[in-house]
Amino acid sequence: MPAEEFVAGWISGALGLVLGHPFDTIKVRLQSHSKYRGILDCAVKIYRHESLLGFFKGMSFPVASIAIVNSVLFGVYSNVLLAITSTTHQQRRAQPPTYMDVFIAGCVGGFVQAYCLAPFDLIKVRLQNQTEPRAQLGSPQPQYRGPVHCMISILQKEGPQGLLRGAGTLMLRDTPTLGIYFVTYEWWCRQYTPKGQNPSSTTVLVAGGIAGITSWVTATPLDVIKCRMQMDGLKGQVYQGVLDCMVSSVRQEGPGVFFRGVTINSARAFPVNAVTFLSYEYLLRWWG
Ligand SMILES: C[N+](C)(C)CCCC[C@H](N)C(=O)O
Repeated sequence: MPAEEFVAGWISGALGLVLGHPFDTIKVRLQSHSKYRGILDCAVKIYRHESLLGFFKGMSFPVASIAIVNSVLFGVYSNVLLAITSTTHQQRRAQPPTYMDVFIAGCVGGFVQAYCLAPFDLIKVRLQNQTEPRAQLGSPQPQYRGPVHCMISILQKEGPQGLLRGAGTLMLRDTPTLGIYFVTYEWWCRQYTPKGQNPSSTTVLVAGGIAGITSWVTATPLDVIKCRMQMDGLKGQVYQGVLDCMVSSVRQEGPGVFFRGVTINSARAFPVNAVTFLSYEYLLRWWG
């Protein structure tokens, strides 16, 4: 099993992640509360209340962990393609796989990575939703002191299965949308690259950015639900399941709720995935 794809996925995931984290914090806040008027209002409030550090809450953990998750995604994707088309990454430019093969490999990658991502994503969302400013003498203590403390508290209060809260919704969100992600990337690259050649850096950047936006736009409805399922359980259980969460969210806030955070998701997705794909492609070319 070729391992370079895993390493390239790890490094490129980490680079993309740091760049996108401030966008991600705003998104999680917008999706979880109704008290903000929009992206700008949310950003200004975070800055005033919590300083620049507020945007980077909960980042250290994802940098280490989600980078691993990205490595699982790209590694599984590439190895599934190898299994079904018998071509390595290097051979695929000359013998491109069909879009169906790409879609299947993306879905399998998405399915596997969802379960690796679930506990890390849960901890990230819980930490990002703590609105207290950084601990100062005399100020109220936030519930979780950091990722490890958050993990231990979840284990104690919600049991081991608590760490997988939202995992099913995450899997539903990521399986099809990561299929879409890789198909969009491949499609864009092929449109702008002469047959048999490697795509240029600009093509890779734009293809990665567009793939990120397309997959995030399609993933946003279930992203909102996932976020709510993850916050559930903190103060007693509110939702009976995914469907119940969907129905009660729509009843209370209208169908627009499914697109809460879509603009910020897209704004974040472009740079993150442009950098992720560019570094991934270049690392593999460099090693190959
Ligand atoms: C499938 N879905 C759109 C949910 C995720 C796509 C993940 C791509 C990248 N790691 C990122 O964080 O943007």
